[in-house]
Amino acid sequence: MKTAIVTGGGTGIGLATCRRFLTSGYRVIAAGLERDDDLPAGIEFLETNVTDPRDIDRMIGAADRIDALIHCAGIQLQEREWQVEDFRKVLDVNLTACHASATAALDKLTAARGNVVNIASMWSFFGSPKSPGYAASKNGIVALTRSMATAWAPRGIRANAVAPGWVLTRMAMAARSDPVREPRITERIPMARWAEAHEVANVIHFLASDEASYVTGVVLPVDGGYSIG
Ligand SMILES: NC(=O)c1ccc[n+]([C@@H]2O[C@H](COP(=O)([O-])OP(=O)(O)OC[C@H]3O[C@@H](n4cnc5c(N)ncnc54)[C@H](O)[C@@H]3O)[C@@H](O)[C@H]2O)c1
Ligand SMILES: O=C(O)C(=O)C[C@H](O)[C@H](O)CO
Repeated sequence: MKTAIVTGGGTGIGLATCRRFLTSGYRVIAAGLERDDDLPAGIEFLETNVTDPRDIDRMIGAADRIDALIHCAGIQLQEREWQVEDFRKVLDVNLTACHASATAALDKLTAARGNVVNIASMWSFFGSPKSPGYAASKNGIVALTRSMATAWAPRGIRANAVAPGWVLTRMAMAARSDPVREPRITERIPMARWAEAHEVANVIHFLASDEASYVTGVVLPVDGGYSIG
């Protein structure tokens, strides 16, 4: 049975991604720190800290085969990221853990001719005065995804990323519920609305599917035009 592992799969975009792969008949492993109460029964939740190498080994060991590995785990600590310890924490979860889980999965990905989808961001293209670690990690995801794509193409592995804009999950809730920021943000989005998590999940699923069999190394914005508006 085709298998997808989704880090950060218990909430938000990760959970929507798990639901999407479940619909396609995959075995789905959601590996993360937290899970929503309404996690569908078909999704296997594995408590996992992606910064802990033993947890990464356990996560990869839980799958007989890996057809899709999606790195959705992410944190943002805002201005605290100007402190080096918090900068490191953000890089560790958002970027280094992406490298760690994909390299640990390499043999299983190769055997299944599987693929990797990483989660970039609008902050992959912009700097962020308020969140320097987050922006650095998401800029880094672009380079890491392209490196994976070029290094692993001979193994039959594709590696791509999505770059979501403003998505209605708890990560963006502080901005969403700020009466000053929210209208300014929405006004800047050409499509004039925020994304639902499933709209990002659909694109992740597309990139991981055979429909995208000749696509590798791309960073696909899913942002209602925010990055080009
Ligand atoms: N919401 C947005 O507007 C938006 C926009 C662009 C990109 N993103 C990215 O999408 C991804 C998912 O975020 P979300 O919006 O669904 O928010 P979210 O907070 O619901 O999801 C983040 C997930 O990461 C998990 N996580 C955090 N630290 C972890 C660790 N050490 N080990 C394992 N899991 C860990 C959390 O438990 C949570 O399930 C993140 O990479 C985020 O940067 C979000
Ligand atoms: O990565 C993004 O594009 C985000 O929207 C993440 C956060 O929600 C945003 O930076 C909140 O300030």
